[in-house]
Amino acid sequence: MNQAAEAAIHCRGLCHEVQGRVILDRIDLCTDAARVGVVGRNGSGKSTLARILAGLVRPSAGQVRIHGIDIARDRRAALQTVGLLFQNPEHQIIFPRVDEEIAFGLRQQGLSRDEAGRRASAMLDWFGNAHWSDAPVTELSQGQKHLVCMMAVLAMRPRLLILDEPFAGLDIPTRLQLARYLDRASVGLLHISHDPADLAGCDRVFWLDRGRIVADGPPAPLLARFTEEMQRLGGLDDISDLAG
Ligand SMILES: Nc1ncnc2c1ncn2[C@@H]1O[C@H](COP(=O)(O)OP(=O)(O)OP(=O)(O)O)[C@@H](O)[C@H]1O
Repeated sequence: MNQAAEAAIHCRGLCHEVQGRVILDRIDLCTDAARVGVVGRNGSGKSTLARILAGLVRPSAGQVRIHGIDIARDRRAALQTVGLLFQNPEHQIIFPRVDEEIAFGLRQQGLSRDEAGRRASAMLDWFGNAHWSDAPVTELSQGQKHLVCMMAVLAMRPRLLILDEPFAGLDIPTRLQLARYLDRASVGLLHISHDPADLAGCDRVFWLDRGRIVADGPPAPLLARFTEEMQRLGGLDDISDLAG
């Protein structure tokens, strides 16, 4: 369905401040791996990084290139290149009907109404859900809403799909099914999560802590170190960092 599945992320010296507070601090994240993970605890800056990489937020400094596209500068090319799946489908879904929701991103990419409608139908067919076409989104379960978001993003044929903990709160079969759909789509993935279990299948994982990349490498040793550190922190009584 897609071109070669690689993430092709080249992010150098990325900094982000909000009202004088540093949220991301000199992030270097460069990789051509197909499946990239970013692990970090609550408040470490994961969602901010996801939004910057997807071009939704302009960083205070630094450069982000995805497949050679300068994401902050070239919005039109960014829309063709990067997709983002949010944790909460309610933050993504705008339209009352499934087919309208899927066609929306395609219209944003400049497709005619007819062509967007055709591509939306093809995407529903590909997922075996043609019968959802005129279904009201409000009547879908949370897992089904996640699937609508996934279809809407994949219909845009991004080369990199950023997953900002989209499977949190879903039951195990639903998570496995959605993960299998992503495998079939053969798109480069950047999976962001606080849960090491989500990232075990990645080719390379970056550890984000208080806005900085503190380690990166193959998933098994890195996630083991992360888990050990999270358990150590969990054993402490200090929760002051949650007051952030
Ligand atoms: N628009 C904003 N204005 C002010 N502070 C912000 C803004 N966005 C994020 N932050 C702060 O930046 C820090 C990182 O937030 P972010 O949502 O990126 O972290 P996260 O790792 O995704 O957290 P979680 O796992 O809890 O969702 C937090 O302390 C948050 O309060």
